[in-house]
Amino acid sequence: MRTNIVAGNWKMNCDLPMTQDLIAKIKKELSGELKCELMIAPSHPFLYAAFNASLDTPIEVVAQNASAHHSGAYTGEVSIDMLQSVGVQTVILGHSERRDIFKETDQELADKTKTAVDKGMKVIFCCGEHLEERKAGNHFVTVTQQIEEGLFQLDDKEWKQIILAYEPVWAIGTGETASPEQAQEMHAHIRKFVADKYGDKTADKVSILYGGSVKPENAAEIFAKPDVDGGLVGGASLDASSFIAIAKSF
Ligand SMILES: O=C(CO)COP(=O)(O)O
Repeated sequence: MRTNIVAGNWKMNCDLPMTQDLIAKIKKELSGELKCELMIAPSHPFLYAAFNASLDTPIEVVAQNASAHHSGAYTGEVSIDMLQSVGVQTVILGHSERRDIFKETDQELADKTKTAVDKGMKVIFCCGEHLEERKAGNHFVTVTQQIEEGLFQLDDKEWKQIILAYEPVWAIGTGETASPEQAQEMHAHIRKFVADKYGDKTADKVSILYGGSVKPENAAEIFAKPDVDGGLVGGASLDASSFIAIAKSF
C-alpha cells in the first residue's frame, strides 16, 4: 500500500510568532486518527522551532528547498546537512515557483535531488505544466520530461525516498483546481512512466500528491482517485482548521 500524505507548503509566509501560533492551532485541531501522514513546510529560519513544537505529534516538519552543495562559499544557501541538524528529513524540490521565479533548471534539480537522496533525505519532487502547455496538448510531455531529467538518474532503491507532487501551474493560487479526472489522468500517466523505467513495484509504491487550490471542499473528491495519494497544499494550509479538514478527507 502507498502512503497517503497531506503536506502544507507555507511558502514565504509566517514569521516566528505566526509559525508557533499556526502549529499550536494545528495541534489543537488534531483529534482522532489521521489516515495520512501530515507534513508542514515553514520557512528555513523557523524549522528548528517548528520541529521542537511538533515533537510528540504526527506532524513532520519539512523544508521548502535546499542546496545541491554540501558546504562552502554559497552565500544564502542552506545545505541538506544543516536541515538534518535541525531535525528535517524531507525537502520539497522543484516547486514551480523555484523553477519559474528562481530559474532552477532540470539539471540543478537533478543535482539537488541526488545530494538530498545521498544524504538519506526524502524528496517531494514537484512537476507540472503551464496553462499554455496544457492548451497545446503538451502537458504529458512537459511533466514526463521534468521527471525524467530530475529523477531518472536515481536507481530504484533511491526511489524509495521520492514522493512526487503534480502541481499544474495554472491551478496554483488561482482558485482553479484541476478536476479530479484531470488529476487522475496525469497521476496515472506519471505512474506508468515510472513503471516503464523502474517496473511496477517501484511505481506502485511511489506516493503522488496533487497540488493546486486544494481546499476542504474539493479534497475528498480528488483524494478518492486511485492514483492520487494526497495533496501538497498552499493557501489552505495556512489555516489550521482547513488544513486538518483536508487531511481528514481520506
Ligand atoms: O503551490 C502549491 C503547493 O505547493 C499550491 O498552492 P495553492 O494550494 O495555494 O494553490
